[in-house]
Amino acid sequence: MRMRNKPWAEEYLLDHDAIVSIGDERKQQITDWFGNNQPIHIEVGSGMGRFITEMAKHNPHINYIGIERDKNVMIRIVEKAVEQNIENLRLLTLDAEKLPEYFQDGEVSRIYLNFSDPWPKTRHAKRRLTHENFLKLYKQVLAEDGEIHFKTDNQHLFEFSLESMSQFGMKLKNINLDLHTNEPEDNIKTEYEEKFSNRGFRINRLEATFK
Ligand SMILES: C[S@@+](CC[C@H](N)C(=O)[O-])C[C@H]1O[C@@H](n2cnc3c(N)ncnc32)[C@H](O)[C@@H]1O
Repeated sequence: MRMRNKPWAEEYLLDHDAIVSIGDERKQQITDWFGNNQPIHIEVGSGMGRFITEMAKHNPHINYIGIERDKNVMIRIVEKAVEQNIENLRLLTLDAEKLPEYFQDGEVSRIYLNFSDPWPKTRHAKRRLTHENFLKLYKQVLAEDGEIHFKTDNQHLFEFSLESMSQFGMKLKNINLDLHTNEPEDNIKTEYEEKFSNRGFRINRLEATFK
């Protein structure tokens, strides 16, 4: 997702530092950031933030952290979080490569990957968020029984991810090749999900664990 560069983006995010952190290293305990020790679910690549904001509103017993590396995009999530005053949502401007610098080992209970950039060229495969280099990082920050939930309209990325995850020794479950036929009631459509589903693309989904 490309957004026009907003020179005031960093200033805006710093003005909302109670809910959004723009540092690479964490400055406080996550329990202090939320004021409680509820389970932590994160979304990597939150884009405009509909998914993470709606999940947080529907599940107040979970603490959600939306991770988005683009500050210009992050502004849109912060706006939603502020307008709707969502208490169990925090935001992090961070590249997924740096997850272990921010989270402690085993601290996260679930990772959502929604409509991750497909990076179709083979020479860019390492940038795909389901490449084994990223799986290693997820394994480090996820609890032993933690789960990854992944959705994409992109057939090639889905096939790549099935291979990458199974070669990594992950267990895959609830694989769905057409999520919107008999769509589960609790499915929250991301902005990309709605756009590509409306264009007739099938939506793929899977859940994966490292144990
Ligand atoms: C195609 S968009 C999908 C956005 C949203 N999840 C949705 O489904 O509507 C992918 C988003 O992931 C972000 N992203 C890509 N690679 C990332 C990385 N390594 N770390 C953090 N965010 C990343 C991009 O900036 C972009 O906003």
